[in-house]
Amino acid sequence: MASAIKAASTSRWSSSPAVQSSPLPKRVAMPGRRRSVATVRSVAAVAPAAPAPARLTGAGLTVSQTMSKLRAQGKTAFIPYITAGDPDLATTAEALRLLDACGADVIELGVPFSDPYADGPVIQASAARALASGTTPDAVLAMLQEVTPELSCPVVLFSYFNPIVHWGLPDFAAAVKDAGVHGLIVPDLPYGASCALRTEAIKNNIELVLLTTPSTPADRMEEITKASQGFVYLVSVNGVTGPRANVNTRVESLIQEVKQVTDKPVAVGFGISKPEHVKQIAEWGADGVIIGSAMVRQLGEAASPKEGLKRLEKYARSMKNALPCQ
Ligand SMILES: O=P(O)(O)OC[C@@H](O)[C@@H](O)c1c[nH]c2ccccc12
Repeated sequence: MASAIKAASTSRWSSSPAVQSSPLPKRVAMPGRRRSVATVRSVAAVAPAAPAPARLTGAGLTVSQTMSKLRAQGKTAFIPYITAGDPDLATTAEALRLLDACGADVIELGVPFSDPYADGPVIQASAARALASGTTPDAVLAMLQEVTPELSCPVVLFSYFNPIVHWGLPDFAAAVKDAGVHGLIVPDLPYGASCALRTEAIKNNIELVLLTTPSTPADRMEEITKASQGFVYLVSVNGVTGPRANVNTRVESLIQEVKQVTDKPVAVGFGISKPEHVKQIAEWGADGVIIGSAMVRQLGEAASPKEGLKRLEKYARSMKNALPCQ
């Protein structure tokens, strides 16, 4: 089972041949290309008017600027992930404001996709709930356009490649920029096939964050670190996303291996769910910790969006406070 996950994971999105030459999965969450004003209005209508934001747009810092600032302060970035539209986009808008207020340094926001094959059961279920509530990529971007001006931290949009291909790379990158997003993570886009999207991203000042895994060969890892922007995403284990009891002890040496070939910040993700995990990873010298499934669970397991937001706040604060020098 574990090795099947490892095989699927590594061949599909760590060092696989160009994804663009392989057939696209059949089930696709179809993005509409035109942003509907109605969608923007309905999000604004359901989401209560935001309280005057305490910290305004982080002086519009990019992801790499944010990471350098934190490094200069000796801090480790706190990077929560949530799925857009779970349970609905109005709640996501509130969750973004809340995570920002809880001290998120960068927020990773996932566009729900019907075939999230790098994700474990928690994020799979979350994507299914988001799709069931009618979330589309352009509704996500319309919501972000409203909310990003209120945030002090940059948002990195997470999407599988298929919806981006359907949207069209140049239009997608331009729409992402219009939404006030600073970065992009596309987990199933192998480095070798990332050039076209990176070109469009650069044109729009979007930083494309690339991933390296424990099974990425050393020479490939070096190329990935050279091309990655914002930070290098170090996947802590081979497999899918989801909380794990302990952090893979190899992470300490993996962080060092990446740092030997690059000065860029390294953020570790996959399986991190407890305060002791983030402490440990910070001690090992990571520049950031990414927490996904455990965040998503706070919203997903709650009886109502209101309760979910409360749980999310409590949990996010506990993880942020576990980091040294906060
Ligand atoms: O859920 P975890 O195990 O905390 O992992 C981070 C993660 O959720 C986020 O970065 C992510 C969500 N889906 C992904 C798919 C591939 C790579 C990364 C991700």
